[in-house]
Amino acid sequence: MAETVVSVRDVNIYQGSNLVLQDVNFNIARGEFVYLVGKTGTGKSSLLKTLYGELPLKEGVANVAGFDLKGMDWKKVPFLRRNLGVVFQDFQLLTDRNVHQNLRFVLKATGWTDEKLIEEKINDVLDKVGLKSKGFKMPFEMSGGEQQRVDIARALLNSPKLILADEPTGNLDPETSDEIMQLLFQICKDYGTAIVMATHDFIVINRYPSRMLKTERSRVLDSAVPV
Ligand SMILES: Nc1ncnc2c1ncn2[C@@H]1O[C@H](COP(=O)(O)OP(=O)(O)OP(=O)(O)O)[C@@H](O)[C@H]1O
Repeated sequence: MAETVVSVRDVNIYQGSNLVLQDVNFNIARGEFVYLVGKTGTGKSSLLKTLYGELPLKEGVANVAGFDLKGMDWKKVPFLRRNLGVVFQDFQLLTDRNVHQNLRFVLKATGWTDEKLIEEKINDVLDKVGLKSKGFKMPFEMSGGEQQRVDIARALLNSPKLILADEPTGNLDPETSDEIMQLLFQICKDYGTAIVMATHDFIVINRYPSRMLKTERSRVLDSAVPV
C-alpha cells in the first residue's frame, strides 16, 4: 500500500472564532493528485493553510509529511515547510533577483551550505521544469507560464513528498495552464510526489480528471468516498 502523506481526522478549521470547516476526514497517499474545489469563501485556502502550518490546528488530528500538526510548536513550522512544496497563483518570486538567485535564496534559507550541491540542485530542478537555460533571467523578463514553472521548481528544491498548490493556473491562459498541468502530473508520476491543487478551473479538471475534495457548507466532500 502506498505511504500516506496526509492524514486528517475529525478536524475543525477556524478563521478567528468562525468555524470554516468541520469534521474533516481524508488521507492522501504518495503519488496521488487531488483537486480541492468549492465556491469562493468555502475554506479551500484555510484548509491548505492548515496543512502547511500557517493556520494552527485547534481541533482534531492531522499528520502532514510525518509532522503532527496538533499543538505543533511554531518553531517547528519551518521544518514542516522544508518537507513540503507550496505553489501560489501569483508566483511570489523575489523580483529583485534572477531565477538562479531565487532558488539559491531558498536553499540557503533552508540550511544548504555546500556550493557544489546547491549548483547541482538548482540545475536539477530547472531541468525538471524545462527551464534549464533560463537561470539568468529576471522574473519580469519571463512569461506567466515561465514564472509558474520557476515557482514549481522552487517547490521541488527540497524533494518534497507533498506539493500544495493554490490556484496555480489562475493567472494563465488555457494553453499555458495545460502545460503547467502536464508538468504537475508528470512530477506526481515520476517522483511519487502527492499534489493537492486548489482550483476553480473546471476546464483543467475535465481535461485532467482526478480525485476531488470539495468544500461545501462547512464540510469537505471526497470523490473517493461514495455518498
Ligand atoms: N485571515 C482571515 N481572517 C478572518 N477570516 C478569514 C481570513 N481568511 C479567510 N477568512 C474567512 O474564512 C472563510 C474561508 O475563506 P478561504 O479563503 O479559506 O476560502 P476559499 O475557499 O479559499 O476562497 P477563494 O476561492 O476565494 O480563495 C471565508 O469566510 C473568509 O472570509
